[in-house]
Amino acid sequence: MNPTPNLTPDLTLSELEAEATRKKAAFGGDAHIVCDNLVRIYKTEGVEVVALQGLDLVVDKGELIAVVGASGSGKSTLLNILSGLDVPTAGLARVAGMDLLSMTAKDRLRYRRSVVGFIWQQTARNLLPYLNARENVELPMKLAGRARGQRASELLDMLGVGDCAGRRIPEMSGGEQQRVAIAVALANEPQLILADEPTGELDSETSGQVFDALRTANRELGVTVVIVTHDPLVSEQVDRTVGIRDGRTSSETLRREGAEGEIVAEEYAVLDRVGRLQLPRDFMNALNMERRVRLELESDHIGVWPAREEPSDEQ
Ligand SMILES: Nc1ncnc2c1ncn2[C@@H]1O[C@H](COP(=O)(O)OP(=O)(O)OP(=O)(O)O)[C@@H](O)[C@H]1O
Repeated sequence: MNPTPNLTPDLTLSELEAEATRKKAAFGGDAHIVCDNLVRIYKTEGVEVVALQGLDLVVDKGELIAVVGASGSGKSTLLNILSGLDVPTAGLARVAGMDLLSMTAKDRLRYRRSVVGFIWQQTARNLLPYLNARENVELPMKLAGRARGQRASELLDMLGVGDCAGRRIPEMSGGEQQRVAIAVALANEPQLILADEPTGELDSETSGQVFDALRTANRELGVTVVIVTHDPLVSEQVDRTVGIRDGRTSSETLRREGAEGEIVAEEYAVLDRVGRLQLPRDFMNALNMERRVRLELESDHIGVWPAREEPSDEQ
């Protein structure tokens, strides 16, 4: 009888590594996106910038979420890692069961071509100006050697830009261009769409149309959608908004329909596995909380109090 692998004393190094990876993967279970203690350090001219410092994120298949945060908080760094363009310094990043740290170059190319689709803020980065909308959508299918058929027209129709099929990119409005960009991103049936400030260059009405198109893609095709944005209007239209601060997930706002059909939004602080949470800076400032706080366990909550003043002479 074969010995049980994890009891045998003479495991090879690669078996031990595989074992360690299996244990780590327990966080987030088989969620569609799992970032566990993700770290990204940039080194430029001897200076280190810690862009992500132990970020945790779990996104289920078919979710549509917004990622918000101040400039420099690490949103684009996260998106670049999830898109397979950048590799984290440490931690775990898994999308659709694929490990983004240990992926081979060949798998990375396949991942970028057919597992994930992206939409950037600048339309010039999404579309080729000398092709018309249909040709732009067909291009990724051609590169992947896929049959084209009616898919390009169907996607353009679904996103409300069917009438733009024969037009070149400069002959369309900014909102139409971004909706065509969504069709391009969907061309190879990706499981995940990543959008970096997709409405950043648009007015609020046009932004609404682009956002509706992302929602349609999410609902009709079941594709998971992650949108990085500064736009508070966008984050009001998703079920879950994840806030990033200083390279870590710090808050989550969940939206649900109330009993009267009204939208109820509740903001939560994110608690990590060892019990750390970030208090909102304005709460800390309001009560002059610095360095240390007092905690008190009550029957149904934990109280957080400013540290006591130095003991007075009275006692
Ligand atoms: N290639 C790089 N080299 C060095 N530092 C970088 C690099 N890219 C990002 N950074 C730094 O990492 C931190 C996070 O940057 P990131 O672009 O992810 O933030 P962001 O939240 O997307 O900001 P914004 O909303 O302004 O786009 C910042 O301090 C930034 O200066």
